[in-house]
Amino acid sequence: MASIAEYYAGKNVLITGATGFMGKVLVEKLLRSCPEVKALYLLVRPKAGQSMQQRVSDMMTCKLFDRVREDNPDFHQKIIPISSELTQPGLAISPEDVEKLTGCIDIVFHCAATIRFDEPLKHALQLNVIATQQLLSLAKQMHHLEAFIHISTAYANCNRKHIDEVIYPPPVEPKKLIESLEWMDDGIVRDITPRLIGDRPNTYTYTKALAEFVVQQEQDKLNIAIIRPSIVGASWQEPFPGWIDNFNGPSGVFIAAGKGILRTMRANNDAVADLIPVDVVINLTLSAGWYTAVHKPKSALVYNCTTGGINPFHWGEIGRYTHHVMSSFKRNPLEQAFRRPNANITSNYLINQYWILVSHKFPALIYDLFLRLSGQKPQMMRIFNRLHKAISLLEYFSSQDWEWNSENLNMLMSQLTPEDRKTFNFDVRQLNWPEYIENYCIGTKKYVLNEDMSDIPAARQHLRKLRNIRYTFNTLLVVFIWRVFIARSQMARNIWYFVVSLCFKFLSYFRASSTLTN
Ligand SMILES: CCCCCCCCCCCCCCCCCCCC(=O)SCCNC(=O)CCNC(=O)[C@H](O)C(C)(C)COP(=O)(O)OP(=O)(O)OC[C@H]1O[C@@H](n2cnc3c(N)ncnc32)[C@H](O)[C@@H]1OP(=O)(O)O
Ligand SMILES: NC(=O)C1=CN([C@@H]2O[C@H](COP(=O)(O)OP(=O)(O)OC[C@H]3O[C@@H](n4cnc5c(N)ncnc54)[C@H](OP(=O)(O)O)[C@@H]3O)[C@@H](O)[C@H]2O)C=CC1
Repeated sequence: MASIAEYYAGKNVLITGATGFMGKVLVEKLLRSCPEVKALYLLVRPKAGQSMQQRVSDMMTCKLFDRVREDNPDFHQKIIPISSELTQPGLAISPEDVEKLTGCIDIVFHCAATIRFDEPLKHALQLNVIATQQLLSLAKQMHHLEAFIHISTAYANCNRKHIDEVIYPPPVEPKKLIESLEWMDDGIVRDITPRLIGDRPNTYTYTKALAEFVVQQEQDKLNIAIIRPSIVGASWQEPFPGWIDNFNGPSGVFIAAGKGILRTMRANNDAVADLIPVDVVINLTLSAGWYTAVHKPKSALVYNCTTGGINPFHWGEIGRYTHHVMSSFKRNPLEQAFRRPNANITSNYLINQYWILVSHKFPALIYDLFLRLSGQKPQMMRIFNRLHKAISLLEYFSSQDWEWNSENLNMLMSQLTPEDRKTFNFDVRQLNWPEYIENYCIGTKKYVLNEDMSDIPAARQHLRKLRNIRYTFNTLLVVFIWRVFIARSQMARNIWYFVVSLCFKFLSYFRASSTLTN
């Protein structure tokens, strides 16, 4: 049987979401580990004043592609951007491009989605469900299609505690929902959204569940696999450790903590923190593509791509690793930190609220006062309000526990040759969490914030300055409180005079004894 790289040799691959975090890693890995792949067709939209060609060219100059560039400087010739806006009818693909794609595509990877937790339902439905339906229609017209791989999320069914590798009945028939929302204005949809999403926390997980159902509907006509990653983090090994390019999920939390802004967060100590490195997800995705095309399973196979059941890491353990995160950021500080990094995780709501007041809101007020007095615009309170909004959306996932079955993932691993198991490694048993978290922190500094490692001495100097400011501030605070206190209480004054006179006595005693010995 063909190895994975042999299977992809000569194949035309269609990818949506290629400009996104996971899409980029998928493109890179395909080019690097399957060098004989014929062409990658990327559905891309113009954005922020940049044409789709410009966006794809920029993407290929990114550091992520360094290894591919070394192996094959002409790799860009294999990349064919296709203009597409997924929220438009027919995905806004020109008739010529439709003809080209239906004639040549062998395998589709559907990564595009809105992953925002606060996305209005109509837009989330449009992109995550309707666009998926339209892509499936296009896929059905493809003459040589061998596999359709859909990227979902392990949290699509987060209203359940135990999640098997099956597609659960959808919360509502997608067709009915689409028809009903069509005539409603945005205000009505906003009002009924909480009722519709029910026991799911946001429109993202809700629409991803609907999308799975929509994909399953086509399982008789297409060879389908669904990949369900949990919380996707920086790369573990490939193309180099710690690669990450966004603020989503843990990355934003690490950065906010490293900048000394985030000092407290709520998480359930006993719950699994189900992070999964992006390279693991992509290796599994490519392997599933190969398996689906070669073995053509009778129905859509779901692969839960998680770490909790295999190599668990708990939020409670983060106490240890928080030190790890913090010590990593003390060794390799982020530039222009607001305060020295020092963050705590607690499962207690009231304790968390207390620290929010003392460690977030109070320093923000003082800093904004300082900005106002020095004629600048206050900004810290605004930053904290946004941080609190983001954290409150994440806390649903850090405060609960889920259990995912991974039988299909294990079956797939057993189907791989020893060589493929190394090249497309998705075995997380070897993942060393402290080392991974350390590389993750460094990755956020280097690749998300684009900070230069050579500026670390200046960043350390800045942290020392912050420490001195803190010591001075604390000393002044103690003196101030004490002064207020002794001004009001006779007993405090008596204690104060007693302590001061004791100090003087000791001082004169030591002075006298040192004069005698001389
Ligand atoms: C205290 C202890 C420290 C120890 C570490 C402990 C780690 C705990 C980690 C806990 C994490 C739990 C994570 C659970 C995640 C569950 C994942 C479910 C899995 C999935 O299937 S999907 C993928 C996950 N999706 C997301 O993560 C998206 C979530 N984000 C959003 O929905 C929105 O971004 C959000 C939070 C609503 C905020 O929206 P908004 O205020 O409108 O801001 P923008 O996103 O538009 O960003 C504007 C602008 O700011 C930049 N940005 C964002 N975050 C930060 C940041 N932290 N610091 C600096 N800058 C930030 C962002 O890039 C934008 O910049 P532009 O230039 O692009 O405008
Ligand atoms: N990141 C995570 O933690 C997890 C992600 N997933 C799933 O993985 C997949 C990829 O996620 P990730 O890479 O993190 O997400 P990103 O937000 O980084 O990427 C989303 C991609 O979708 C594209 N896209 C969005 N809207 C449109 C549109 N209207 N037309 C064309 N393209 C569009 C984006 O293109 P553009 O650059 O033009 O905006 C981008 O390429 C998603 O399906 C997500 O649900 C699952 C579990 C966890």
